[in-house]
Amino acid sequence: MGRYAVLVTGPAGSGKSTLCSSLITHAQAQGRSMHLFNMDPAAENFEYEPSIDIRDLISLEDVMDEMQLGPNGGLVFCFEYLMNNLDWLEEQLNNAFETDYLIIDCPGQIELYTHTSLLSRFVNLLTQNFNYRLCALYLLESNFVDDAPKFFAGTLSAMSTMINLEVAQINVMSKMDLVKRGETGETKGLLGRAGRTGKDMDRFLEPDPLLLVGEANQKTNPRFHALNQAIVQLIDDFSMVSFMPLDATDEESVGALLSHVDNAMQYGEDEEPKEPKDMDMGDFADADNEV
Ligand SMILES: Nc1nc2c(ncn2[C@@H]2O[C@H](COP(=O)(O)OP(=O)(O)OP(=O)(O)O)[C@@H](O)[C@H]2O)c(=O)[nH]1
Repeated sequence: MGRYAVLVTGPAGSGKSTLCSSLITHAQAQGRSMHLFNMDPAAENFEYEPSIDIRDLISLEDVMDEMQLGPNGGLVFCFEYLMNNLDWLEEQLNNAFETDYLIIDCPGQIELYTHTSLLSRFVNLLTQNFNYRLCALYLLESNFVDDAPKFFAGTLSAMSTMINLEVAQINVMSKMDLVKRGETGETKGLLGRAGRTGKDMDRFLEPDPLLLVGEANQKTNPRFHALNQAIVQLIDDFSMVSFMPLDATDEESVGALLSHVDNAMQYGEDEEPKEPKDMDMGDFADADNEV
């Protein structure tokens, strides 16, 4: 068996940690073993104890205190520190060698995936030096469909992450149970408030450019209509963004996502086990940070 890693990314509060736990619970029920890798130096509580934890190397609180940095600068510092301490990472990954399947819970500051090369360097390290097959998940909350311009912004951030990381990526629309509640009217969920129904959601899961641009134009100054058109065209031309619906509280929904992830990484397809390559620390530690 090879080694597999799922990178769980997305904006703050999009449901990353909840999904990580749900995936592990689901896998365990199937007799599979998955291990949590916490990449968030500011994380507090986890349902499952992480097998690898960046907080064992560095904590955001210490960095902010000692380096006089704010939370975002501190986070970037923590990632640079990780990439400059690859012997620690190598030891952790080698200790976890028998675990084979890692679920990596990333911080919610999307600048890490879209504006810096830190996460893409980490991805290269896993795939090239440690022979992991990797799949990224990008979570966007269902409340991003409250209006079309907001949805465009979320979609472009998903796209930008996809381009930056250059690995198989599944975009996920999380918290879909809130949509269902809106539909039945039982609860004033986020989508209830926005008046969306399950049917309305289809056009956001598989964006239809014409419908979306019409809605965006209604809400934006005519000066920006050409820009709306250009953005929608971009999303459409590259056919790069569609979303898989997820309700992390529903086992069937989590199972369907896990099947997609397994397929994307060709999980379980036999291959010779590979030993990790000798690491050339210089490749990664000395790279420019482009922050
Ligand atoms: N209704 C509903 N709530 C969810 C779902 N997934 C997560 N949540 C809730 O959303 C909130 C944020 O979830 P987290 O899993 O902590 O989100 P996160 O992306 O890890 O957050 P950060 O680590 O701060 O970036 C919590 O209150 C969760 O209980 C879901 O599928 N449905």
